[in-house]
Amino acid sequence: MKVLFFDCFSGISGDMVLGAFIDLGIDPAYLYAELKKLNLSGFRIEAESTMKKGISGTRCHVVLEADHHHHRHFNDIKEIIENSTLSDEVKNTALAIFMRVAVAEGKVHCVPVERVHFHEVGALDSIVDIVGAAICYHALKPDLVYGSRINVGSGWVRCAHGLLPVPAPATAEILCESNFEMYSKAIDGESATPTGVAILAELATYSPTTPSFIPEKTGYGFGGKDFGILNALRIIQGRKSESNTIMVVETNVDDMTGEMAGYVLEVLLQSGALDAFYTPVYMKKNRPGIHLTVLCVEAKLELIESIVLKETSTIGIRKYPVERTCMHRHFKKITTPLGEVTIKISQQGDITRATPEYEDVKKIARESGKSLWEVLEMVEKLK
Ligand SMILES: O=C([S-])c1cc(C(=O)S)c[n+]([C@@H]2O[C@H](COP(=O)(O)O)[C@@H](O)[C@H]2O)c1
Ligand code: NI
Repeated sequence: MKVLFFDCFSGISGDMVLGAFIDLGIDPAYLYAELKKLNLSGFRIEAESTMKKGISGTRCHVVLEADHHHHRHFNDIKEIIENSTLSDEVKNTALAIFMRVAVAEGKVHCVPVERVHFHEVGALDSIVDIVGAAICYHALKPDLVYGSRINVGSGWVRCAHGLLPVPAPATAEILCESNFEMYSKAIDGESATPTGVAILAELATYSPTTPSFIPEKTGYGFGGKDFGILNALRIIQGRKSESNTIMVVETNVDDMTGEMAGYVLEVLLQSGALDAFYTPVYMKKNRPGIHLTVLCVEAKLELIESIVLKETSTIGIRKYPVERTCMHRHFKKITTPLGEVTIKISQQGDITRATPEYEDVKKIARESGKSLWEVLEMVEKLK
């Protein structure tokens, strides 16, 4: 499993996130090409490999080419993202990050979320940082993302509202809605910004201690300010073998429509549940109901629970860890006269099983007009 660990020893901001992802290997040209799908002009990305405090890393900034002091409202930003040609997963992640900032700003300034405006540096800067972070995250496709405690800095910061205490009110609100721990050490000034903290809270699970995984490479994204200590976000990428302990999340409901039930399973599976299924049950007062079971890795538990509470009619959840035994799996491709088929090979001790991937077989059956049986028989002879 691919793991990312956001190490926020000198805080986190939007440009530090982009710098760290680029330092980790994301091609800035790819990032820029993806950002162009927003159909916005007037910006470019400058990513420079450089040294700070004797450490090599990347300083990335979004350069606004014209005077872009737009006061865009949250709804305008939503429209820009929704109307773009970015993938749905990037759009959803970016919108979720923006929502965290908008909810916090709305709370601080006492305005409804849709009327929140992003006036600092113009909204373009925030759009590029947030959408850019979502693009990099989905390009790396991590299985697990952890974040450390956040060094937020201390003192005061000057922004459009005048002098604000550190952490800035919006940053503090975003932190209140997450379970990340903040602290302040060796920094006089603002080291964690609303954008940076919102990205972290959306992408990562808080890990109070350094998580256990095998590190493989590091990316340093430098901040623009000089605090006297290394001002960087470090992302450590590594791997972890799949845990044999997974979580089971369950609930019973008797007051959901069939349409809602179908939708919930879709959302759960798209959000990374290992499996999600229903069992018909009879509940109190002989009401026919459904027993929902979701299987997920522990790092996804918080997300899965929030989806079950948000999308079903339940008001409670049961959860427990279970041990599982998985056969070792690998894949090979075979070429048949009708097209390529992926074969999954599962092994455990002296047991070996080779099974063709259903989607490949289905595609060949659809395209050739043969029955699924005929295609399976053909693959069986070749695998
Ligand atoms: O733009 C607004 S409304 C704004 C609000 C706040 C509050 O805490 S309220 C703070 N700031 C400061 O703006 C800069 C830029 O932040 P980004 O997250 O956009 O990089 C930073 O100093 C914030 O604390 C702006
Ligand atoms: Ni504000």
